Amino acid sequence: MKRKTGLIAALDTQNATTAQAWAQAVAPSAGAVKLGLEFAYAAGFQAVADVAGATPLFLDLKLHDIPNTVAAAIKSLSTLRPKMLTLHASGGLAMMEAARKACDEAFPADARPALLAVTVLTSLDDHALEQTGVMDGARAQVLRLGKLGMQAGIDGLVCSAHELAPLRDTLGDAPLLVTPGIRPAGSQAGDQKRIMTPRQASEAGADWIVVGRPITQAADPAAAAAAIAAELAA
Ligand SMILES: O=c1ccn([C@@H]2O[C@H](COP(=O)(O)O)[C@@H](O)[C@H]2O)c(=O)[nH]1
Repeated sequence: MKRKTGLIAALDTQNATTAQAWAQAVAPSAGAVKLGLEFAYAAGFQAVADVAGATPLFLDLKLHDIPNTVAAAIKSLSTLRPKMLTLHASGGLAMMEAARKACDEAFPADARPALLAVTVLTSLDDHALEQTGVMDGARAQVLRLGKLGMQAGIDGLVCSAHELAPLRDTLGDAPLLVTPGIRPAGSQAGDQKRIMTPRQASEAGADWIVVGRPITQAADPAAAAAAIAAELAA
């Protein structure tokens, strides 16, 4: 059965007015907005809360530090009430366990964000991974880190759409699988290496796709987001 896949719009900008305009443009089509390092560092966390407003917030801070620091950071940002929150799986089992515990302690049970572990960035191909010492390719590394995330009690994973099928085969239906590196047919890959179209990602088993520049750099961001949502619904 085809999985229902939602659209998360990545609002990558330093400007709060621009982010607000994009948030309004994508509102009819996107199930959540993603605000991350660029926006939070430039505009601050009050602006993150203001731009998200009532729209579910994917807070993509990709936490990666020692367990104590990551746990404390999660407690610090709990007032933002994100729907999803990211950390790097390569921070290790103890770090992910500490993050999970911090979420349980810092958020009310009915408002705990889904904790998502970033496995292998979608901008990395096998050659780039070899340069970091990972010699058996993105798929093997994603599976390895995905299993570690599940062991730590993480809710889901960020991966490319290329790893969705092996992850579903290995981990089943339960983990939330979120895929950036999405490019509608004919759009520029830019720095993304492991890419798929919205439809391909949905058919491969994504719960959510994350799309940034194909929407925000389009002449009409609202129309670009609507076209992607229509492709997912088809
Ligand atoms: O592996 C990852 C993890 C996160 N991202 C983020 O998703 C968006 C993608 O933006 P595009 O403009 O559609 O390329 C961006 O905010 C990244 O920080 C990712 O691309 N890959």
